[in-house]
Amino acid sequence: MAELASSPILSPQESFREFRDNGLRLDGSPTGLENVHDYEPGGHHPLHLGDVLNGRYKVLHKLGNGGYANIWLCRDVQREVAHYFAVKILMADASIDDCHELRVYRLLRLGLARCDAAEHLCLPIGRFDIQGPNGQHFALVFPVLGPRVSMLPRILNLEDSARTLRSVCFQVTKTIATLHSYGTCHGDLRPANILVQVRGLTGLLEEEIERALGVPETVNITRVSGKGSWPSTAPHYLVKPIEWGSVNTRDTGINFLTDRVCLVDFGESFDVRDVPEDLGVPEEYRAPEYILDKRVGAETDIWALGCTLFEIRTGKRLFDLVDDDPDDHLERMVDILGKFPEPWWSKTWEARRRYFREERDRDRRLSYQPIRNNMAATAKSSPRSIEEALLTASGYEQESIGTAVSPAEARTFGDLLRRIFKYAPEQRVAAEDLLDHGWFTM
Ligand SMILES: Nc1ncnc2c1ncn2[C@@H]1O[C@H](COP(=O)(O)OP(=O)(O)OP(=O)(O)O)[C@@H](O)[C@H]1O
Repeated sequence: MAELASSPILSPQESFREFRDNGLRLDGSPTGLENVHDYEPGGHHPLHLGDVLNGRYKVLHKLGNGGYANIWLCRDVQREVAHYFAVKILMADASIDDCHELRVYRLLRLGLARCDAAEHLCLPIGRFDIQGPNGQHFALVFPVLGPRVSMLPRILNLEDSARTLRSVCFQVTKTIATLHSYGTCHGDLRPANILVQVRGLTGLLEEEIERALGVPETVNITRVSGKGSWPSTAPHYLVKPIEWGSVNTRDTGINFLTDRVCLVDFGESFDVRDVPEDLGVPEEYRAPEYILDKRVGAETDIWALGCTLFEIRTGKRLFDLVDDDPDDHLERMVDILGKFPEPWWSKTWEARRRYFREERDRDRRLSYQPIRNNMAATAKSSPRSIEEALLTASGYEQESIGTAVSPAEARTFGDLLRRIFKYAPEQRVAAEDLLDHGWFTM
């Protein structure tokens, strides 16, 4: 393993695996699947359903795949009563001692597994290594979780989804408050890193699991040339991840999905006393002081929390960018939250004059006007306040299931979000101080 640890792994947002043709292709749609070209030395560990990992974890289904790992649903065959786990297997190139994935162990060392919010933190239960044809892989064992939080209104089909979504927002805020109280920031907070908790799997037979979660759908891999022996570096098929929207609860009578959530992916987490230079969170969730001054801290987590709460509640991103252009992002911020303070407005944001022009009115007061050029169509519909953004956002497919934000709620939620979206990081509210806000209990 020592030879693998020569250069530090990039964060998921930075990482870019070069496309290398390994002579294999998929015999079907690649949607939702890992890249077949990543089955080569340094890449994914090839495995098939039914394989037993580390003499203990029998692979039953796929839970998901990320930029540099696959996550498998496994049964622990060493236990008499069936227990199920999520086993995350990193690509061999990513399995190095200072990789981001292992930062989660700092949370364990801090004692977060025993804190009040522990049920909302997806922490590893075990770890082992796999030596395979593509190299040595880290495998981390986690509790099994369900779909992303954005699917909640659809899968739970509740009459009052709004109340559930507010409760989920409280769980997330409380968890961030706890992390911060331990001097730790998540660093990549966003709805994609919040999964729904699952219950009722323990003790079920494999056949019951299959009936409930669906028979794994596979897509065969073939050789482009059609001849030669099968490479040991690749499996014979890829497995589509579980479709949580179609889970069958009839046979077992168990509603596997709950209205509780769990934060995952602590690969970008950091100590507030030792902040990183770069922030791992995608552009839409980045705070202005990071974009303009490269400042990182607990406050950048709070900004991301605000974006996350807005998105969980409405199903829509507050700053929905066409591409990841930081200038377009800053423009959206000004549209919704108003003019930046100095020196950001006149000096730091160099492209500002391309987006906003300053004018003096009859009383010689300075005001600013947006210059709409290439983005004219989108910009016209851009909301002018947090309340307007809340009232006009309708990201969930079925508004009929009670996700719309009423004017009264927009006022209360708007008050909470305004405390978060302060441009000056030192004026931004702490997560702890949000917990008794009336919006959570509306
Ligand atoms: N414990 C879990 N239980 C169930 N599903 C999970 C679990 N952890 C991850 N997943 C699923 O796998 C997907 C990818 O996981 P994850 O984001 O951890 O991988 P990654 O390689 O670190 O991805 P990224 O490139 O986004 O950082 C998640 O979006 C989720 O759908």
